[in-house]
Amino acid sequence: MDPLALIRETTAYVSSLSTHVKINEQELVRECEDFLEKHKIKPHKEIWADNWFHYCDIDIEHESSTFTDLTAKYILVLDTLNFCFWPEEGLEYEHLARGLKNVLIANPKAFDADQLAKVTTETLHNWFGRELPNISERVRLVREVGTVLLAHFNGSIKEMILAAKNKASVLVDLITSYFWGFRDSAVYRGKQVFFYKRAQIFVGDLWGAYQGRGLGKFDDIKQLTMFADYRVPQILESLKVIEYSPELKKMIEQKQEIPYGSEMELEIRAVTVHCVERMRDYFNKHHCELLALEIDWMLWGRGEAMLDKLPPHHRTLTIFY
Ligand SMILES: Nc1nc2c(c(CN[C@H]3C=C[C@H](O)[C@@H]3O)cn2[C@@H]2O[C@H](COP(=O)(O)O)[C@@H](O)[C@H]2O)c(=O)[nH]1
Repeated sequence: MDPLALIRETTAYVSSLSTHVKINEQELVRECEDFLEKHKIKPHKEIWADNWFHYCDIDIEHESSTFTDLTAKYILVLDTLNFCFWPEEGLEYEHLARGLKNVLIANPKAFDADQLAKVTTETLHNWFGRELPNISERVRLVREVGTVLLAHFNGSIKEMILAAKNKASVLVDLITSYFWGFRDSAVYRGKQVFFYKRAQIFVGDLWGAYQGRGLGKFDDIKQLTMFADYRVPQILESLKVIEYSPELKKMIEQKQEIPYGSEMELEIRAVTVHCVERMRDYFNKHHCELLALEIDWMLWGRGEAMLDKLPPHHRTLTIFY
């Protein structure tokens, strides 16, 4: 089974039936044309390691360095915890990324599988020096990763990555097969819909940190979709590329929680995935080769840069994004 094909197909299906969230075709074209204009003048390419808050010890000029696994260990812990910061006022992804970077610099063995298998609430508090929402789940998810790596991959994330044989679809399948906390799918009107956001962002971060080489080499990276979180729909809705029903818009503006697995939540996520697929197709048709993950990073970065100007994002209590 190809999980990436399932994500594209099932989110397109939800998008075709969606009532609370719609793509505005004219605004999508406007936004794409606007980007193409800017991209012609100044091509946009993000280098993952250029984000100061990321740990990355890859020397891209030396092939042996692209097979070292310390950065891969960092990314695995990062994307095991990369979800649902909004309940803690002021907590951002940057705090997570930077906190883990400092931990690894202080102790390169901190993210070894045997260490992950025995983290406690205290460990995580020491890692970040602050409260994390849903801390008990975060501890459980990190322990799960350490325990499973020890049980099935000799404690080595590098072994799991190499087992995927440079296929993103296979690595997403391995991650979601072995780490149950990454099984980000739901049921929409009786049909299973797949997002696999943290499994996909794990692959995307590997590809970014290793610049498509060594442990970050994936022959099918084009098949990765955007990462269905709460930031990208927020920026797309503010750009009018996607539109919310008046009922949904009111709930979000009032910061009412949108229940996990509700039609509203699934339509926000699925239409966002499908919308970025449509944007990617538009760019490629106009000779602008961009991956869905690169469009995702751009939109996410734009959202981060406008945080104080944007209307609220949707609030769903989850472990998946
Ligand atoms: N779709 C998408 N969602 C992303 C990211 C990232 C990290 N991006 C860095 C990695 C590579 C690039 O270089 C980026 O710099 C975090 N998130 C999600 O956002 C939410 C946190 O938001 P806030 O509360 O504002 O910190 C939370 O759900 C988190 O999982 C992304 O790239 N795409």
